[in-house]
Amino acid sequence: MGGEGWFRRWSLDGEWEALPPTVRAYGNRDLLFIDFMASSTADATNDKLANVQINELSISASPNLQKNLSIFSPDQAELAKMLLVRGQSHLFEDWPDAGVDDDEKKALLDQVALLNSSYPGGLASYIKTARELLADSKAGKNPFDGFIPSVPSGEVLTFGDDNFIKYEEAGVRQVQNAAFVLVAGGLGERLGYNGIKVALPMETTTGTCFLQHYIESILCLSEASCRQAQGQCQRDVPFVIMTSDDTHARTLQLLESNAYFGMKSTQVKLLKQEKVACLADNDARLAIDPKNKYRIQTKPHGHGDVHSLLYSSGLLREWKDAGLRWVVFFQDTNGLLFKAIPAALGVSATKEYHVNSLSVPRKAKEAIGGITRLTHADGREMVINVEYNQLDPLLRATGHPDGDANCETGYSPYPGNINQLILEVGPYIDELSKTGGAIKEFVNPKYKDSTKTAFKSSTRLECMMQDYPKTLPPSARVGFTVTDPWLAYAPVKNNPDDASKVPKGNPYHSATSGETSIYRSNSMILRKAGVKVDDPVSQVFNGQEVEVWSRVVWKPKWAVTFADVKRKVSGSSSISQKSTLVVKGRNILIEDLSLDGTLVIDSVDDAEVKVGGSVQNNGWKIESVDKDDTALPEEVRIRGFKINKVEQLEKSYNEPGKHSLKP
Ligand SMILES: O=c1ccn([C@@H]2O[C@H](COP(=O)(O)OP(=O)(O)O[C@H]3OC[C@@H](O)[C@H](O)[C@H]3O)[C@@H](O)[C@H]2O)c(=O)[nH]1
Ligand SMILES: [Mg+2]
Repeated sequence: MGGEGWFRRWSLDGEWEALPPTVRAYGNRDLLFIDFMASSTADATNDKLANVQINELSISASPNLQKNLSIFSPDQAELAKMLLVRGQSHLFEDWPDAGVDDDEKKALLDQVALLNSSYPGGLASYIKTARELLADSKAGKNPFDGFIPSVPSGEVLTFGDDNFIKYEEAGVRQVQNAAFVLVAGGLGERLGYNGIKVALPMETTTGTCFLQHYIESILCLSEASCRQAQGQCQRDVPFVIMTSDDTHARTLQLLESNAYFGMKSTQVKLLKQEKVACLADNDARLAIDPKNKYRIQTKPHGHGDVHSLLYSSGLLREWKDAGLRWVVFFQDTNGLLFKAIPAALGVSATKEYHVNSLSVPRKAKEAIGGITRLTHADGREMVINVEYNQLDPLLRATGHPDGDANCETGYSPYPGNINQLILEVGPYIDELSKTGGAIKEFVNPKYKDSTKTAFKSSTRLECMMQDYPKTLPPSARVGFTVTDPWLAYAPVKNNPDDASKVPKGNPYHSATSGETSIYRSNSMILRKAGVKVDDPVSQVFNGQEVEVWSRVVWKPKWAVTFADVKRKVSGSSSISQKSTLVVKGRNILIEDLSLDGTLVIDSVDDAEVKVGGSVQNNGWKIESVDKDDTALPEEVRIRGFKINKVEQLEKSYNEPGKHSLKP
């Protein structure tokens, strides 16, 4: 920095930074900041300025804070000074004298203490990074500047072939060495549902919620893993849920009121992420809460927080010491994810991937990130997720005039990131020991106008869990695994109005598609196992045209891998399109069954039930509902249909031993 003008920031270590114009001089024992006119950098570093009584200065920059210092503990006073040094004097600007609102003033400092301790490097580091990122954003700097995108190659799986089965088996073996981590701190504003997303029914045939399905899948996979190891298992597979203030209490309540869905309560750990401070302007002045002038406004920091939480909680270290090898991350509403987890774990183990991200073929413009190889002129190279809002501009800027477009396969050439990551514990902990779990952040301010000087509303720094590989050395083994489009991804993110506007042929990512995709996937899997399942019919719910397949649902207890399904299905069976099949018990063997209607079958674990013959009844019907009918519960309205349970054959076998159902 040089030339004539106002120089606003100087620290004793000689670093230049931009600061707000209101403050004349402030500092502490380590840092001195001065506002002064100078004609060159040399003048600016004039020694005589160093003689200033630094401590006095910092406080005198804010007379209102000075008048209130006596109400604070020494720690609080230090934090307040730190804020002044970091250009945050506006926080104290309107303060009345001591004696008025003292509790509120202390509460602000308590909040500052929390914001400070929950961010790697503290608030000072947050403000510093924010200034840098805001300056880059204002200058229109492209985060991928100098990088050329190309299509990376990964392990492509085809459901049900020998390779898939081999990976599944290898993956199941690894489950006893894995920990599972669900990021569920997001409220899902886009969905327009008021509850927590993990409590939503994954499908309404049985009404099982996402969290129950996840927990049962983990338990069953870990049992299968133990069986493979001939019972040589000492531990319960750990399950961590990252929550936030928006979801924590309700997640805990859901677990407690359902006896943790069969898990030991000690096996489940909730880690709550804190929000981060909002930023009011390009100088990274912290935004005051519009509802309370003694609070800083906060917003979520993104799912990337999961890394620093796993690190700072000590869990990672504990897992490493216990000999665990893998951490499997997943998101809140994907009813299909466990169909691909065993095979993906198998890929991780076989290929010795430090990072393995699971992906599906991606339609251009689909709101999922694209896995991309980025190559820099200086030799740097990485395979990384490019988030969906960045892929199109990046492609256009690097010689692809059509931007984010489908290729001859009908899909984007860039595989779609589904944010299901498998990290190897050893390299993961090594990396986090260096970074403290801090993930590369970004800022996305909405500017008032093209001068980019003011924001429409406050912004904040954000980070994404899939950006973890960005700091890894080139030696890191980063790979990805692609599965069939119908197998592994059916998130519930979009409300009916937004979903109905999704380009034709692209997945809706709605409650409607989330549920119908589960029936499709289960039907396709039964087909691969030799069952004759009728073709689907096309129907429109909430303005979305979807394929309606037979409603086939099974509990993880019945099958967690394709090998399980194949073992339990034999002979020649058929299921008509209008049918519903619900399989709940462990040893239910489907043999020469002809189903045209609804069959619900359950059994105790040590019973074996052969199910065959012909089942015919009026069954359960999918019926449209009006999404605006407020008499219906929200979780029904967001799907646009309900299940009318007209008639069924329901059988439960509660005695051990062999049974058979042959109507
Ligand atoms: O602060 C947060 C934000 C989000 N989350 C959780 O992170 C998960 C993903 O959040 P969102 O659904 O908002 O994610 P997005 O749809 O924006 O994109 C994400 O999923 C699709 C992928 O292809 C994208 O690359 C990924 O970023 C959810 O489980 C959510 O609960 C947090 O735990 N904390
Ligand atoms: Mg999001």
